[in-house]
Amino acid sequence: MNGSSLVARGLQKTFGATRALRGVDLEVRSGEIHALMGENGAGKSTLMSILSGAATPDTGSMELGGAPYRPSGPREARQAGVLLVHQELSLCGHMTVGENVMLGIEPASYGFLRRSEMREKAEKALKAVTGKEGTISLDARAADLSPADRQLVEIARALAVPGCRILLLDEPTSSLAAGDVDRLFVLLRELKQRSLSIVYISHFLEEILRVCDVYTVLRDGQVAEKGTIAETTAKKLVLAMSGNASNAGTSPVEAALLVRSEEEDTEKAPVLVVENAAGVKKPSSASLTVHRGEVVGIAGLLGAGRTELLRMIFGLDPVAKGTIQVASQGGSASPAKRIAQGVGFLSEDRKGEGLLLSMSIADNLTMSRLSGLGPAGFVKDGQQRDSAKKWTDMLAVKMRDVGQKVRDLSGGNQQKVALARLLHQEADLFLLDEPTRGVDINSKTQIERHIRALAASGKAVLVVSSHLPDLLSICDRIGVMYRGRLGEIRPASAWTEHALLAAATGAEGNT
Ligand SMILES: Nc1ncnc2c1ncn2[C@@H]1O[C@H](COP(=O)(O)OP(=O)(O)OP(=O)(O)O)[C@@H](O)[C@H]1O
Repeated sequence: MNGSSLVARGLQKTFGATRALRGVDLEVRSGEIHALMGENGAGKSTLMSILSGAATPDTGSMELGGAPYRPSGPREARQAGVLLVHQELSLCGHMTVGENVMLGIEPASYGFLRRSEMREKAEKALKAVTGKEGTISLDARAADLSPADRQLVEIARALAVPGCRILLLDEPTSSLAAGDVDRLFVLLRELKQRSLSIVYISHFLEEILRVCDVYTVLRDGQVAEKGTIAETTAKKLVLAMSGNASNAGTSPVEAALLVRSEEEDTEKAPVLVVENAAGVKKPSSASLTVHRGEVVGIAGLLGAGRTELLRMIFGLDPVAKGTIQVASQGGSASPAKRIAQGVGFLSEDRKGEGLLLSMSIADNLTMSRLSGLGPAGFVKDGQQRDSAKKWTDMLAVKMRDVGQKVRDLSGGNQQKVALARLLHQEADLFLLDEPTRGVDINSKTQIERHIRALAASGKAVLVVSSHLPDLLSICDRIGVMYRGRLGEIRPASAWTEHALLAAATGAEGNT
């Protein structure tokens, strides 16, 4: 058995009234891939921040290789060999791959960069990640790389740090396509052979079962369970995370939606009609119709133009060619006009376009539809809070109360607030870009059920997702985008995961 590499004992961390960690122990051994699991808000990122020196615990202690470890900041943690690879990638887009890999550890003498040594070291780190030289050019601009390559460069950057021994990966596959996930896993296994320790956060159970050796489950800031992957199952892990099996049944709001659907006439009118539409760059060609009562899914690799298609429909990007009709109205549209037409948009960039982080959950949630919350021009605090509470309860947002600032929520809970806001808006057409990204498995099932319930109540939903099983389970019809072009929309039953992937990678004639 390998020795312990990083040990944490009794870590506690409080943010105001929130006890994010309540006495957490963690033991990571050399040469193991250690899954850190838990529902949104369980404390995973807080623990990673402490391990990587970005935050200090209120109480508790840590040891690295048997010696006390108390990093005063990320720089000290890096020097000690503990490196965090963030979920949201942090490469400098205008710099080259080589410059990014060596950022902060450039070799220099008398204030001058030793350029050839710098290149050599960057090349070595990249080779360790990609398996062979030249797969990713040292001179490429980081901004021009695919998301998968950016992720690999980010890991190369960690490995280039002298003495790197603990790699902390926070949802490393959330922006990767299936083939790239395989490539990452090959790398992780190689790193493990070289006695590196890897702490791996992911909400994808299948990935954890495939690549990890041991696991620690956090629940409400405490260790709920730990053990070896070989001795557990997906079901047991889900139970450990949630603490109960309360994921069955229909929520009251879903039930209301379902009842309403029975009263609606069953005529399926088109809500969105896109004909041969193209944007300035992407998409290059897209045609689709979404009817009342149906969920249409768009698959495709990152960069294929899926997000651009949704943005164009919502009026955020111009239509260069073709037509887009919402509720039988054509012509050009701004987001304000689309909202007035009953369109709701969930952006994949929840921080940039979605949420106002410095405002409260209640304000964020109700800002898109304040009517009905008080007399004209006034918003009644109580009604606003009640309305917000209804949605946050339904999506199980982990928070102190609806007055809490969105900034202080965990990533997955912010995503839930963005979605709750859209549900509150009561749109007729929902455009959802990666609605379950970063969301824990129980909440994901819940959100998928809500999406189905929306359709059952007569709403129209267009959803983009990188996770093919999700698309297959919630959509009535699915189309695949490949290099800017949207292929034929077929019934979900006509697709398999394999066929979707083949179309997304151009392996099948994507007609
Ligand atoms: N800076 C902060 N200020 C206030 N509360 C915070 C802060 N950071 C985290 N929290 C709270 O601490 C708790 C744990 O959050 P953390 O981000 O560690 O969860 P997580 O397990 O990483 O969740 P996710 O899966 O959604 O990323 C949450 O209740 C969160 O709201």
